[in-house]
Amino acid sequence: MGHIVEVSGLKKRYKKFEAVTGVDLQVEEGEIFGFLGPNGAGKSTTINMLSTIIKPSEGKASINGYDIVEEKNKVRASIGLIFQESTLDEKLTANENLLLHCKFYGVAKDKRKERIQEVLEIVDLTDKRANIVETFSGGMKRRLEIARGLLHYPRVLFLDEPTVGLDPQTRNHIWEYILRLKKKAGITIFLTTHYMDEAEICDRVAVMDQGKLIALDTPDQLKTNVGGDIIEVETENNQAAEALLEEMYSVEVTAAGQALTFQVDKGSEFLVKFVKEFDIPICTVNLRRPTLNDVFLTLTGREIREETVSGKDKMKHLKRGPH
Ligand SMILES: Nc1ncnc2c1ncn2[C@@H]1O[C@H](COP(=O)(O)OP(=O)(O)OP(=O)(O)O)[C@@H](O)[C@H]1O
Repeated sequence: MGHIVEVSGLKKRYKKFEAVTGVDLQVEEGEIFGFLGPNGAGKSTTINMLSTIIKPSEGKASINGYDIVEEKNKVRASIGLIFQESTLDEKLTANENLLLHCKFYGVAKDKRKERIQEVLEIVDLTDKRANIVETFSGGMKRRLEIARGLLHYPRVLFLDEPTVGLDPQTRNHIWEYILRLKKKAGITIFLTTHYMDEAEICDRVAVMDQGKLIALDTPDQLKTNVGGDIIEVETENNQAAEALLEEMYSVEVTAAGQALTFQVDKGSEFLVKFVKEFDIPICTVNLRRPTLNDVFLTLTGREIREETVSGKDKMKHLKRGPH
């Protein structure tokens, strides 16, 4: 038996522009697999190819053993999709939305009531089943979308930026539901995000930039690969300090905002020595373990920051409302 998701040499071209430039990966059954990257990295394009929404220009991929080009219908029956944009019918009740989906996906008539009950329980919306979706908060709509994506018992659930435009508390709740699904036997979760804290929760993370995968591992291993501890320092003269740091300690210094950032092996020992002997006056200094942002920084020389949230996302936020 192969992997639940197998991807090899997958590419997507739009005219001369290559949005995805050759992706290879495998996902194990039951994993939470995350695609981390800034806006425009090619995450949605890859998910759209895997879920048969758009056709690859080159390469192969299979989901649940079915080819994404040759066996589209079998792939569609094997997956649940939760898009960045809501596709719920706002004028219908939660129950009616779910019923419609059961009909589309051919869930047997005598099973529908039981399935709807089951998925509403997973996302804690049982008591809201008869309410019109228009009256739901942004978080409730997302939960209902997750419930809907589960109705036909998919083997793989694709979530494209599942929490974009939601406030931190609602994001935490959505994550509780996603983790609950992981415990449900057999469901594999494949998601895209540009939030570091979300990528941390994944079993494995593929870091994507400019159409290609630049790293793929567990969050811990990705951070270990960065090595050492991170020192962030602000001085009275950062320009001179950068040169002096490189000269004294042979470190590679990155200027990020007001701070200079570099890696050292034994952070606390280094810090004592550094503060004593460094000639340029230090304003602040901070020692920390590497984050996934450092992983991205090390790999690309740039940061994925929450500011990369595009105008498109802000529009989504406005549309969904603050909750
Ligand atoms: N239909 C299209 N025609 C031309 N270019 C496209 C099309 N769809 C996407 N692109 C381009 O492909 C690149 C990857 O886009 P994609 O939406 O996959 O990125 P992403 O990593 O999912 O980012 P986001 O979080 O903003 O959705 C971008 O440069 C985008 O402008």
